[in-house]
Amino acid sequence: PQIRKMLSSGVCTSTIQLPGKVAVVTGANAGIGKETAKELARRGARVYLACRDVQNGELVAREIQMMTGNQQVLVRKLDLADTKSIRAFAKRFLEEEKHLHILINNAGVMMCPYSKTADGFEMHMGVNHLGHFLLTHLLLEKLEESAPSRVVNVSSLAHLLGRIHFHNLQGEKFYQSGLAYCHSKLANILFTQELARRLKASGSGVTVYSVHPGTVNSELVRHSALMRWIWWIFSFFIKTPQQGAQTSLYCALTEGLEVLSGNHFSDCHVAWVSAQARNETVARRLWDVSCDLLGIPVDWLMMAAGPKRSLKQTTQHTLPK
Ligand SMILES: NC(=O)C1=CN([C@@H]2O[C@H](COP(=O)(O)OP(=O)(O)OC[C@H]3O[C@@H](n4cnc5c(N)ncnc54)[C@H](OP(=O)(O)O)[C@@H]3O)[C@@H](O)[C@H]2O)C=CC1
Ligand SMILES: CC1=C(/C=C/C(C)=C/C=C/C(C)=C/C=O)C(C)(C)CCC1
Repeated sequence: PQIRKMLSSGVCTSTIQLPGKVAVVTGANAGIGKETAKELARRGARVYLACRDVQNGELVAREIQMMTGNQQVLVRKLDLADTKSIRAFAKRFLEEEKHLHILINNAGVMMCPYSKTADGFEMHMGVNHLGHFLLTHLLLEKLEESAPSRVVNVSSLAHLLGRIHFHNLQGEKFYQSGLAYCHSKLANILFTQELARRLKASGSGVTVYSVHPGTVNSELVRHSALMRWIWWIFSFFIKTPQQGAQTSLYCALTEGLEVLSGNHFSDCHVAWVSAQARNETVARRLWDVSCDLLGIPVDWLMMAAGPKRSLKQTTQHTLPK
């Protein structure tokens, strides 16, 4: 019980209710994302489940509606491994919603065999970092119009082993699936910090947080027999998805957290991050490279308050074939 308690601490104690608020949760059909979406729905928000498998998403939406009594749980197609899908999701969302108060960038893949997204990005970097980077870019104007609003990026303690190898960002020179995951989770934290810095400088009412949810019993380990085995052995000790959702909920809901924008959280507390994750030069360069790969202007944040950004895909990126 002591080990279990140690590994499963951190509870979001906010009692805030969310009628009239709008939230988007990526990867909301399973694991931590599903529990995060359920709790936001329970508090009365209109919640968009952004899922790559819409059929499965609809089943989860029905389940959440039944459990919470909130009918405003909607499913929208989002495949973070395809920038066309991300743009289509954003286009439809911007057309149908006036507000966005909470964006939870939760979806993730871990330890997949070497593979590439539709746009040629290495899968971990493409889905976990670049996909959410583009999604946030496309939704930022709506978040600003709805301020105070928040972005939560679900990262991991695994960022400790991560490095941003700019000469091998797509894993073409060398690739190890576990490390590729760690690199992408480091990118989540660097993105959070750089976004927070830019949002503060622009006087925006949008704040952003990165999160380690804990070690959680979920489908994340599906690609690794070893990890599935470890998870199975320790399944009694590790967090349930509901416990894993607590820190994301804490960052999305806790009043007065705005001053801590850019910080990393674990077990509902500010948490230490590696030296790599505090390197502003790397964060700035990763921002620029991400924009270049996605074909979006590096100063998109400054432009958010200005003329409407185009949702059309551009082709400036400089990926190796
Ligand atoms: N579990 C853990 O111990 C830890 C988890 N995390 C992080 O928590 C987050 C949630 O993971 P967890 O709930 O554990 O894992 P799950 O595998 O249970 O959930 C991951 C979710 O991401 C979705 N997803 C994967 N690829 C894509 C894609 N291309 N487009 C859209 N959605 C996609 C999955 O959809 P589908 O069901 O269709 O595959 C699923 O809904 C991840 O970011 C992970 O890195 C961090 C630290 C530890
Ligand atoms: C050895 C060991 C464990 C293994 C932990 C591992 C392997 C954690 C990996 C975390 C990851 C991959 C997070 C994802 O982002 C447990 C289960 C805590 C139980 C105590 C002993």
